[in-house]
Amino acid sequence: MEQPVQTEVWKAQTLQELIQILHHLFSSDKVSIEEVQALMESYESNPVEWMKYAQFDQYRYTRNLVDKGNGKFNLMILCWGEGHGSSIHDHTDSHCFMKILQGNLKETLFEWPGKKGTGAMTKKSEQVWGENQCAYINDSIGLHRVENTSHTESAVSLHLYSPSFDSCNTFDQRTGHKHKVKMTFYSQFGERTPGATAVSQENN
Ligand SMILES: N[C@@H](CS(=O)O)C(=O)O
Ligand SMILES: [Fe+2]
Repeated sequence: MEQPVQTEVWKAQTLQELIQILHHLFSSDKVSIEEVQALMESYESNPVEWMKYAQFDQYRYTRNLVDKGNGKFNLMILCWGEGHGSSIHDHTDSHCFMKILQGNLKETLFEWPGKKGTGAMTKKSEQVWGENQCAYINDSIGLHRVENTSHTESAVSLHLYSPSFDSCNTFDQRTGHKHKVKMTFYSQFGERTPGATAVSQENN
């Protein structure tokens, strides 16, 4: 018989503490998805702690690097202005956790298109995630698009990717055709990335 995996119940009091515990969990060779998700949910968003990473752009959502996870993961804060959203995309065979720090984000799941990639893509489900909730996706679950549908409120989310990656595929909803895009950071550790303006290949 298989032994149930023992996981600890963590409560991260601050963003710093969350990062510390993440380092601890990812230093092991067996990482539990449920444990990481529960830990990320346990952190009660405090804007004072993440403000310096929350750098918005007028036209598109931004990706702001917070921590490189000792080479095991990337932790970043994404800032979504009113109406901003991502293209339908995959996650390059990584685990993806998305915790809401402020506002609401709508996540729409899609099935992978067939090999030929012809025809409209099939929508599987949609869900609105609210403050402090943590969603999880990987390529075997499917593809997704994330949107801040509000016309009055911005949104901020904390994403953990393991292993880290710097390109993904985006998909055309009508044709299913895919397109590889490079992903960049608008800021790193609170400082604007030099020369990272007006990147044409963005996931939005
Ligand atoms: N995976 C996307 C954000 S989201 O739409 O899940 C990114 O890293 O830019
Ligand atoms: Fe995503």
